[in-house]
Amino acid sequence: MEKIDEHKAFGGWQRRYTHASKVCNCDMTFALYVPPQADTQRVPVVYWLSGLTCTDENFVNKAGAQRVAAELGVAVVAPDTSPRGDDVADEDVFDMGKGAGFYVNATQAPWASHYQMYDYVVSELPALLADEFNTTLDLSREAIFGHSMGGHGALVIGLRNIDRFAAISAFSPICAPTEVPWGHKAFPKYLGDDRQAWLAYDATHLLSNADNAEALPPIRVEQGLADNFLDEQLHPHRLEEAAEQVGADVEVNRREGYDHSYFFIASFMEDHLRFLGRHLGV
Ligand SMILES: N[C@@H](CCC(=O)N[C@@H](CSC=O)C(=O)NCC(=O)O)C(=O)O
Repeated sequence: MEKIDEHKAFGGWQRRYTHASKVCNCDMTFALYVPPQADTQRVPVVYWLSGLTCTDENFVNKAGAQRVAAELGVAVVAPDTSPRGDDVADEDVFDMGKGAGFYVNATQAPWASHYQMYDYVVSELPALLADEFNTTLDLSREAIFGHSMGGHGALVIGLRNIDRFAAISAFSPICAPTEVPWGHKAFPKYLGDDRQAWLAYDATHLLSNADNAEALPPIRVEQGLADNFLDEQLHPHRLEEAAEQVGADVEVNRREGYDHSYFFIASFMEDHLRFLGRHLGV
């Protein structure tokens, strides 16, 4: 692993690393904010999953998370949104291929050889963090959040690993990808035509099939009402319906006038970090 950038921020450090990923079969880059508390104690870890077209850098530069992360004493890890490199399959569109990994393990050619983002986020990256930052990060205390495609990723990963994540939150998530155009475009290509395979990556389906709602992590969703993707792609009402069906703790906050951008994310970043932090015990 190689450190490729660092900046002191709010008493901690915003850093960027690259490493060889076995599961994605390419070099991967991630960002890590380490709060000042990590000088003297191990701190909990929050994962941020970004949306379509993003790298690890959008969140770091636009979300304004560092001040509150420093105050609370949580580390924030922001991975890239897809495998990268000249031999990685791609399409000349913003919602498929590089920058659009959808946090799935692809099973179909030509995608499967690199697009293993679910395993990368759930297993390989945390294991690397545990190895490399054993004295600063406490990987027994984790939470996850994200935006849009990354909100979908956070919900799916959190709901499939309920013993791992203390809480889940999402900005403008794709709540039911098997029912909307972004999922209908990406899932057949990554996962094939069998819709059963898609359901493992659909937060609404996972939630509505949860057998013990009390064991689920609490979920908070923020949704702007001036978001141009809301009606066609995001469908927060489907997540609410599933939550009601099983009695899960899901709060959806609809915000008048806010759009899909990082201006919206930055406006509610503090609230989400405090929500996740509260469930992490900080
Ligand atoms: N270029 C696209 C829109 C791309 C876009 O809005 N990406 C969002 C995430 S959308 C869902 O995953 C984003 O976070 N962009 C990066 C940023 O820094 O704003 C189009 O033309 O529609």
